[in-house]
Amino acid sequence: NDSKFLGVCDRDELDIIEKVTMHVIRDMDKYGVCVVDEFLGKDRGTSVLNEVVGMYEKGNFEDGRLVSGSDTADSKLKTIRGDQISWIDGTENNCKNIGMLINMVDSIIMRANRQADNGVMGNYNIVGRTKAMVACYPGDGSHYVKHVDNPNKDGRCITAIYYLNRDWDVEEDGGLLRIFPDGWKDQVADIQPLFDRILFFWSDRRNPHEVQAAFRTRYAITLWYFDAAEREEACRRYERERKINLQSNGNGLRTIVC
Ligand SMILES: COc1ccc2cc(-c3cnc(C(=O)NCC(=O)O)c(O)c3)ccc2c1
Ligand SMILES: [Mn+2]
Repeated sequence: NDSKFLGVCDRDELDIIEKVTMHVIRDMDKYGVCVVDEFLGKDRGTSVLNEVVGMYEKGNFEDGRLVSGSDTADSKLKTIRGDQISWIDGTENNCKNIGMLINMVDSIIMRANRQADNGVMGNYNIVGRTKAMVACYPGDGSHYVKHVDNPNKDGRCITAIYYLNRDWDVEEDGGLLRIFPDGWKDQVADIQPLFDRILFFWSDRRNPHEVQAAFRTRYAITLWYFDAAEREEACRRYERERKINLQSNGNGLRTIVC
C-alpha cells in the first residue's frame, strides 16, 4: 500500500497548511502527539464525511485484518480489532474531497519535516506514505486492543488520523482513543474522535494506544508516513526473509545467495 504524494492546493488550503505545520513541529517535538481541531472547516469536513459514508454504504469495506494477514477465526479477530477498512489513494471516483484531505496532510508533513531542521521531526526524511486507510468501527462494541502501529521498524514514523464523527459523545458512544505515550509517566492522552479533528503521533513504540468500544458508527481516515532510511531497510529485510522462506520451503528453486 505504498503511495506517492499528489500535490496541488489552493489559497485558503495553503493558509491551513502553514498554520497546522507550526503546530505539528512544536507539539511533535514536545509531546510526540499533536491534535488540531476544525482542521478543514465545516463545509470541507462534511464533503469528506459524505464521501466516506457513500463508500461505506456501497459496501467497499472489508474486516480489518491482523498484520500477519492470517485468516484468523472470526471470533478471535473480533476480540482484537473490530474495524472495517478500505484502502484508497484519493484518485478514485467520488473521492475528490478525500483526495484534497490527503494532499493537505501530505503538504503539512513535508513542510514540517523540512522546516524542523534540528528537532526530532527534522531527523526523519519523509518521502512517502501508505495509501489512506478509511476505517469504520460499526458501533457494535467494536474496539481495538492496546497496540503499537509500528513495533518492528517497518518504516512508518508518523500516524495521521482524521476523524469524521459529528456530535460524538464519548460517555454515550465510547470510541475513545487512549494513547499511553512513553515518558508521560502515568499520564495518558485521551482523544475523542470528533468531527474535523486531525491527530498526529509517532507510530513506533513511543505511543502504544487503544480504541475503546464504540457504540455508534465511528469513521476515521488514517495515513502512515514513511522515513526513507527505515523503509528502505525494512524492504531489504523483507526481501531477504522472503528468499530464505522460499529456500526453506524446499520447493526446488535455485539457492539464491543474498
Ligand atoms: C495487514 O493488513 C492490515 C490492514 C489494516 C491494518 C490497520 C491497523 C490499524 C491500526 N491502528 C488503528 C488505530 O489505532 N486507530 C485509532 C483510531 O481510530 O482512533 C486502526 O484503526 C487500524 C493495523 C494493522 C493493519 C493491518
Ligand atoms: Mn493504531
